[in-house]
Amino acid sequence: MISELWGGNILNPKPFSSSVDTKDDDVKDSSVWSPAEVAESEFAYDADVGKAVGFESEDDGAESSMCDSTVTELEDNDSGRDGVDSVRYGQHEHVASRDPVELYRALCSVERGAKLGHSSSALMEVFDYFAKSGWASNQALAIYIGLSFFPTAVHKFHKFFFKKCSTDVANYLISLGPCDKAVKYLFPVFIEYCLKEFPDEIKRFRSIIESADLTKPHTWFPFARAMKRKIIYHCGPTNSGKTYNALQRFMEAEKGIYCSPLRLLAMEVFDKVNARGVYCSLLTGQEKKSVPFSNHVACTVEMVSVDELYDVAVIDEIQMMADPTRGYAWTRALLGLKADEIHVCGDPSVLKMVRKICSDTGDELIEQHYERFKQLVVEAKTLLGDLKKVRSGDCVVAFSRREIFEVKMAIEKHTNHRCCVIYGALPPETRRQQANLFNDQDNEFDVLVASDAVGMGLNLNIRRVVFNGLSKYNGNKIVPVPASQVKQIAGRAGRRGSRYPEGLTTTLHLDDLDYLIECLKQPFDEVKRVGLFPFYEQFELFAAQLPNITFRQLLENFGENCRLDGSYFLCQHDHIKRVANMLDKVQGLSLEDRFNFCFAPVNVRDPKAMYHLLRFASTYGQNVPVNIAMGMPKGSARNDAELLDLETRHQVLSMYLWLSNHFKEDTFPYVKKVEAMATDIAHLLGQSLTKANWKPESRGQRKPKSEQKEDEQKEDEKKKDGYSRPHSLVQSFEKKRREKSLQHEQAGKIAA
Ligand SMILES: Nc1ncnc2c1ncn2[C@@H]1O[C@H](COP(=O)(O)OP(=O)(O)OP(=O)(O)O)[C@@H](O)[C@H]1O
Ligand SMILES: [Mg+2]
Repeated sequence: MISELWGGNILNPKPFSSSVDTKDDDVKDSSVWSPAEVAESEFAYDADVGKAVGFESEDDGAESSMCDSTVTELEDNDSGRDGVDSVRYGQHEHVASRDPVELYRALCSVERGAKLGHSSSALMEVFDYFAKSGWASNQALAIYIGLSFFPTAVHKFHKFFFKKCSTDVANYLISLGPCDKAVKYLFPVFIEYCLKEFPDEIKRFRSIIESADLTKPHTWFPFARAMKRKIIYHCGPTNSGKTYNALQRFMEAEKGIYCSPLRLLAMEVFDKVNARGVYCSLLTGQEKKSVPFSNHVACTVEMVSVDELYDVAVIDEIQMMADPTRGYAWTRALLGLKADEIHVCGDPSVLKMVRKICSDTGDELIEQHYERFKQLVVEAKTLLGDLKKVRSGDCVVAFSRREIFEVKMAIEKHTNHRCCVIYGALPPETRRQQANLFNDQDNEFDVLVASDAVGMGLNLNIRRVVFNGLSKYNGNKIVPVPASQVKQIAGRAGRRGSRYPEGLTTTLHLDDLDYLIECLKQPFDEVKRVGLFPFYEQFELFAAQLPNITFRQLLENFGENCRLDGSYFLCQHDHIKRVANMLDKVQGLSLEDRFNFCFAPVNVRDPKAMYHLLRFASTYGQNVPVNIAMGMPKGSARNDAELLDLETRHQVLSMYLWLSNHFKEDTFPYVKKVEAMATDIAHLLGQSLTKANWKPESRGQRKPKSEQKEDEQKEDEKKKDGYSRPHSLVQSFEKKRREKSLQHEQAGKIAA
């Protein structure tokens, strides 16, 4: 990232102009040639062929230069090759030690430099190397030569240099060849050249940079800075009472706000707090439930107001500050909340960062450390690959929708257990319905199959967490699940106050057990940087510097040019760029409209959802009330395609509700209707899941019916012998096992 490379240099570009450390005395030294002398010299030392070669001089060598005479003198002394070498050495030493400012001035004052003849190609290589130098392009940022302008600047510098350069300087560079030393020699001269030749470009780029300045984020919230805030860090592992204790203070306060990482958790707190008689409203991107007379609000962290004053604020799962995509929302809440007392709850990974932020903001920090109520116990025997060993109260964790359904099907087919499911694409209402179904003892649904969506803060009646696997697709490739996440998920087992206060965890397969134990033993990684993203106002300022480019290009430019302190990173925004790209051609949207549309919750990999977002934006752009234009399905899903369809429909409705909360009310007027549809679909999804016993499909990758049939036949063949492992895992585990047995075989052979 640019910020890292820049360090503090941008504020102090001076070192570059003096990077060749030359004393004043040296400049006055008579052995250093004057610009005129440099210009007039005709001889060069060809490093490649090891002899002095003559450059073609315009003046035909009529005026003897100091260089000439030096060479002549040495040659006259009959010093032979040694003499030539020492001349070269002497010349190079002089050239190498020249002050770059003085050298630049010398180049400028020359009418016409030496003709380079065939040496120009060697010099050209040096300049090519310079143009490609990442070091040079990054250091040039310090004087506001942007990365995109750098090649042009080098090209012009190269032309200037070739026109003006003297033989000795050319020789010196050629003797160095295309290398870092040559780059470092040229760089300060290049800087002098840029400062003189490109003042407008530098000014322009400087304005861009300054408007993309995300350094010192603690200064962005002057009101919060004017307050004497007390930050209480509830620091500890899962199930240690962090949120519970923070919520006690929240409920006691006159006015309080609870910031949740998930809609579902915000709803849980909303319910809990109201049930205790403390009036509390709910605010998420999609829903606003205003409870009359309430002074408390449970919200999702993205929705937190940094304008309102509160007595007590709670920021739950504070370690999410380091989340690559959403981290900025936690950082903003911590820096900007106007609350006398802020309770942050989380694991110890961001403790040092919070300490640093508090020292920057001047807030008082109180640390409260917690231990887990009951230690989590690892069951070493595992399920030995057999899902028939699943027991009541188990939560089997799988990391893809496909695996979740495969596991559910396998359990329901081979045991008497019934499974509830929780995964990210389900609406919070459905997740809650499934969680309640699982928590409730008076039904047959006693096993939960869930994705990592179950991992944060939720209180479920889980006896044992069984990891179906410990690797997942990260959007690019299959990677091991990070230890911190494994801990979070395993920590769902055995919650205080639940039916199973003593938690167990294990893996489906023996091969995964070591990794599980390793993850649980590992101390929390210390986070070095937390996320930031510009507010609309910051982005608007930046956009004003680049008036003629599209919104997506603006986002890209911002990413390239923004400056950050070493403790922060710019949150990933590829999904925002995808939406921006799609909306580029939509007419009638202001910059702010585009900014808001790009933050709408949409699965960018779902073409149907993207289509609806495009339609919403186009209608909005025409200044026409946006309708939902979507029918309701007749009943619950009968197969996975219908289930996927229900999921997408709910996401579209949810997106509409989100937009209605982020744009003027009259532009999205069908909120009531959409809310009712969303409730119905969440209900249908719940119904569908309880009876789901079909094979899962990938979104948008439905195979033709003939292929599906073939696959089904193959599966049936495999299953004739009884239980078969979930399809998506078979290959990887079989491969691992084969490798292991091969190793054993080889070891056996060697021993024999
Ligand atoms: N002092 C207490 N008295 C009664 N119940 C408590 C107490 N402290 C915590 N609990 C209960 O223990 C369970 C776990 O507590 P809590 O949710 O605060 O844990 P946590 O440390 O925030 O865990 P996580 O990191 O998973 O969010 C909750 O059901 C909570 O209500
Ligand atoms: Mg908690």
